[in-house]
Amino acid sequence: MRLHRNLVFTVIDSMKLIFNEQEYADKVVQKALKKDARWGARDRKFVAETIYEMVRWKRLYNEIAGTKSHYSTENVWKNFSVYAVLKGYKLPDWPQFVGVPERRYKGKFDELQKTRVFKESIPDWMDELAIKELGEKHWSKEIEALNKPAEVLLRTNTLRTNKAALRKKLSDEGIETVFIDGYPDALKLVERANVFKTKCFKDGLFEVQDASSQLVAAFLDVKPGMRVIDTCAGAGGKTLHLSALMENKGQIIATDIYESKLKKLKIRTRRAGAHNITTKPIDSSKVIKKMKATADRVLIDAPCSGIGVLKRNPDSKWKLQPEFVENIIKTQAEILQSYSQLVKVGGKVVYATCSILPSENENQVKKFLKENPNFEIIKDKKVSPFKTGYDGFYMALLERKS
Ligand SMILES: C[S@@+](CC[C@H](N)C(=O)[O-])C[C@H]1O[C@@H](n2cnc3c(N)ncnc32)[C@H](O)[C@@H]1O
Repeated sequence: MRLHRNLVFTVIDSMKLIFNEQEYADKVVQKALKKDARWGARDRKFVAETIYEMVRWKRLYNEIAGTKSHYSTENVWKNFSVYAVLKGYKLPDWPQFVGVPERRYKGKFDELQKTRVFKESIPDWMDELAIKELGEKHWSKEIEALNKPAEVLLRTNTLRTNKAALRKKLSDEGIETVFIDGYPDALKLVERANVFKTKCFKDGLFEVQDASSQLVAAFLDVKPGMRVIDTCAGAGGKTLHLSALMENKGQIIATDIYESKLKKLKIRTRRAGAHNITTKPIDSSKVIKKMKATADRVLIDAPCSGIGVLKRNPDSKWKLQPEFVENIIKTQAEILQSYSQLVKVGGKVVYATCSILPSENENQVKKFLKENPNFEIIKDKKVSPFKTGYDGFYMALLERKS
């Protein structure tokens, strides 16, 4: 395997943006892929995968290369040389690779496999917290799965097409997909491709959405004609799914504290042909008060640590802080308490997170049920990255009895 100069330089520049300028890895990858229109599928694959791999394995590579951070260009090149050696690339005779100790890197890699924080490339605090919450055996399996690159999953927009027809149309555009058992609207890409460029995307025939995330809206047991409030709608991944499950009938009110996210949701709504969604920014406590006991169904897709989606966002390993997790647990409890009051008696609420930590999930629900005896739990589901190969999620379906 050969290394190509302009692709490698793009990776090096991208690493500096992620670690020096604190830009999000997914945004940096998108930007990097736009750099040269002549790049083919293999070039694009190399750029995207290498950036994600270097972010994912930062701590391991730092330890092998003896770099403490990515901040200097020299250190980024050292970490890249570790990546290239471990991946089996033949190092070209560029000045940046002079004196790379290939055998020492490989020896150090083997030695570090004995220590989980290096082997799995995670911060100490995250390892300690997850062991306390899940136990060492369970966490070891989950973090191993979370370090595998995410596959690209699509959700068929059943307002516009069906899964088989979409698969055929994508194939006509050169994109091969497969169905996956247990996920009624999902298509999995056989090979990574830029699906946003396709006519199918522009025509609103699908959304990119992980398989686990596709389980959440379905968990809420919505029916056409209902009044549904999606309280933490963000840019609307699950709102759009709710709209499709409701066959465009009834009413969905999508709220969030960030209006900018709801604006993105509006654009997606138009593309998807979803006509039953209205957006409402939460800019004062009145917004919530006014909607008390008015909904048949309420979705609380709560803000969370995102530890279940490290596959997709490996930079979270380095950006997330323990204080953030502590605070978000408090916010989740407040949100669950306040937004659950929007449901009518006899109505249902889903509380969901993309975390695998019990303190953000079942423990929140237990505490809520203790303090709110007028709610009962119908069912809950823990989606394990290790067992499914997809993102980690939690969802609980609650019913208001009185
Ligand atoms: C997990 S994300 C939602 C993802 C979204 N439902 C989707 O499927 O694409 C959580 C959302 O909660 C929003 N949020 C945070 N605090 C909130 C609050 N107090 N009330 C409502 N939304 C909040 C965040 O802005 C973020 O968009």
